Amino acid sequence: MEKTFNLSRREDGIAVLTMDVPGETMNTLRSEFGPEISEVLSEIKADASIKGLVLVSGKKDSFVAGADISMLDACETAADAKLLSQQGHVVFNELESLSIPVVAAINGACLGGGLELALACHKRVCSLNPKTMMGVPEVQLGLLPGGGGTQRLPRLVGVTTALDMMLTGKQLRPKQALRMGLVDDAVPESILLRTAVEMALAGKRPAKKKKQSLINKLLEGTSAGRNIIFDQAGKQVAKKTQGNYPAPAKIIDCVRQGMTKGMEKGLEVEASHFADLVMSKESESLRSIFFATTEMKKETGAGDVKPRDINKVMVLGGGLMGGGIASVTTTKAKIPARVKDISETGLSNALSYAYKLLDKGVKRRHMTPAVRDNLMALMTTTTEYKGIKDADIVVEAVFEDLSLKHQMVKDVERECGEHTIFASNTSSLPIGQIAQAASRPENVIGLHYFSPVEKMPLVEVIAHEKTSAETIATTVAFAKKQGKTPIVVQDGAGFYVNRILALYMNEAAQLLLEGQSVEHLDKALVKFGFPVGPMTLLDEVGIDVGAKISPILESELGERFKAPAAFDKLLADDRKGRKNGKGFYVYGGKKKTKEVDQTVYSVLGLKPGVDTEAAEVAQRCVVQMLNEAVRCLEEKIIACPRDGDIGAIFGIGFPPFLGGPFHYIDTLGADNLVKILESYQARYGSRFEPADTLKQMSIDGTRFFS
Ligand SMILES: C[C@@H](O)CC(=O)SCCNC(=O)CCNC(=O)[C@H](O)C(C)(C)COP(=O)(O)OP(=O)(O)OC[C@H]1O[C@@H](n2cnc3c(N)ncnc32)[C@H](O)[C@@H]1OP(=O)(O)O
Repeated sequence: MEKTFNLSRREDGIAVLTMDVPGETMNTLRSEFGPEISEVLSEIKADASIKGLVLVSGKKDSFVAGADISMLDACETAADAKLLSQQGHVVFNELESLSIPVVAAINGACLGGGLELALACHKRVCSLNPKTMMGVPEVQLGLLPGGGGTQRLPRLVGVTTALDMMLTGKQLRPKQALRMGLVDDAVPESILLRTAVEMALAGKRPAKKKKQSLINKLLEGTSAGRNIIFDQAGKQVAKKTQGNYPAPAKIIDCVRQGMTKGMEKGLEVEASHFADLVMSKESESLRSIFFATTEMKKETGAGDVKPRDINKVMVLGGGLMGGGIASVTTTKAKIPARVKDISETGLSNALSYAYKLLDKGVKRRHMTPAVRDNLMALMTTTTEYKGIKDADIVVEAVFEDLSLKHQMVKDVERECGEHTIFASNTSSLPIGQIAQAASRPENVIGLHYFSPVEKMPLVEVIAHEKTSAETIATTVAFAKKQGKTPIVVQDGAGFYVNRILALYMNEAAQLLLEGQSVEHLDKALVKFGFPVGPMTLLDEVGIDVGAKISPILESELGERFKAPAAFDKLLADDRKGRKNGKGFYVYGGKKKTKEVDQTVYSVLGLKPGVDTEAAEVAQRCVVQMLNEAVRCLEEKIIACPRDGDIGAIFGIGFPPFLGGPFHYIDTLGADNLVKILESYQARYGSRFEPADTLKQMSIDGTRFFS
């Protein structure tokens, strides 16, 4: 069998151990490597000519991407998972105990178990390659660093920094890693190996201690101080996770126990907590998201049809969405974008949108001012159709007005090339209706972004019946270059995400009209696992936007989408939400915490205070979303449950620890969900009528995923 580890000896006495998992694009750690690694370490220990060891990756732009997540998926019991962690401890402890200096030369992704491997080396040097990132993202998989990271990291960079890394899963750039002492040097890739060898030849000198402030010395250097850190971290984690994610608290416990009872105890606790987490439902759901998104990275959205190159983009509309779209085009895809708006104000908005984001990067030392300015130069503006003849795609982000969009289709066909794609960012208008104005309908497609564009990872790519496969493939490729996760959905009012969101929001509105308070509603759904509650979301999206979409959905999809008429009173009272400082909450107030605008109740003629059980409130809203998601699958709006899960999680923050609507339905059981829906149907009416597929699944006892 081809080896993963290859040991080569240099004349200067330094041995180079290259890790290169055969047939894989990334190095990942697997238990099957254990015997091979032990054999290599024994060979090194037995060879007195070896004065030092440098560990490198044989992969281009990638060091080690962590433990093989599919290996974790294969664990059938907690004992299986605990053994994996313990095996890692044995190997890493043996590496760390070598009498010769061991230096990790890191180039590319060094994540999870990969960083834990590097931490077991005596020194670390990384390249300045933009692809070099270091971190322990296990928490994003519902796990914790199970290869000794909860013990070595705090001892290297300090408890506070280590907890921040482990609880957020953040990935550090080379200079960030150097500043915090995670690596001993960061050098150009061309001299990475040479620097590592020199480091090894210099011997096992202790790392330079980072300078610490007095307060930090007291906090980190005393058990009382560390307990303050742990207690604070515990409170922050409890608030952030609402108790829905077990991993963060276990991470804190591993560090606390290790720092108070010693590394051996810490490793023992780490292996035990790691095992529990691998077997947890939450981690299983989060790992399924990783596998789904990794699989989606390879999909073109149109089979084996090749996408056309996108070398120039035009964005119509310099507002909030247009500015965001132009910004991710230039800063992420690094493709020139020309923004057209009817007013200079719109154009300056687009430019300042991009500049603010880039300047934040400069302030955080992620980029230099020169890089910022070069990226800004990719964005140009115009109030006329000039300089766009060679645009490969035009993204329209103007008002939800069909006649206006028809005019733009005609303008683009007149002013641009025959191959130019017209992509509409419409959030509700059927693409087929927009394409009616086109003489080349095969070039018309929907490309629906979510706000804020630079943060929300999802885009919906909406093909109408005449959209060509090449247009789909090109648009999907373009979205991926912008750093987006695209799902291809079929044409229909509200497409997928806004359609399932609409019924969820309508149910929240019904609950409000029944006397639930705004804050109770929001707290209930945040407790369930959403990032924000429905009333906060309505304020953020815009009450007026919701009011505009609802009638379109009702006319196209039926009565169940009818929004409560009482909400018209909000618009009559000029309540649009955050955008005009008047909504369900008070804006611009002096208080730091958000306050409900109590006058909203009088506008709606309500007396709040019913505030029933939060779980019941959340369930009524969530089952509406689940039921409509199933209908979207039935109608082939979404191609598969996987896309439905990713769309809901990445588009509206459906709780990731539940895996998405379809994974959650499997967890609940279709029969149980049908019973809940039917009980609500009896109490609140036909809008809770279970989807046919659900009824059938409850009879057949089937699931969406095996
Ligand atoms: C011991 C404990 O501490 C437990 C752990 O270490 S848990 C694992 C922690 N590591 C991670 O969470 C990193 C997961 N990987 C990524 O984030 C990304 O893959 C990347 C940033 C490393 C690279 O991204 P990108 O350049 O976009 O490449 P792909 O995501 O497409 O990945 C390329 C192929 O590598 C496979 N892969 C990557 N990481 C892992 C992993 N940890 N386990 C298993 N497989 C992994 C990925 O599936 C792709 O495989 P394919 O055959 O090309 O489909």
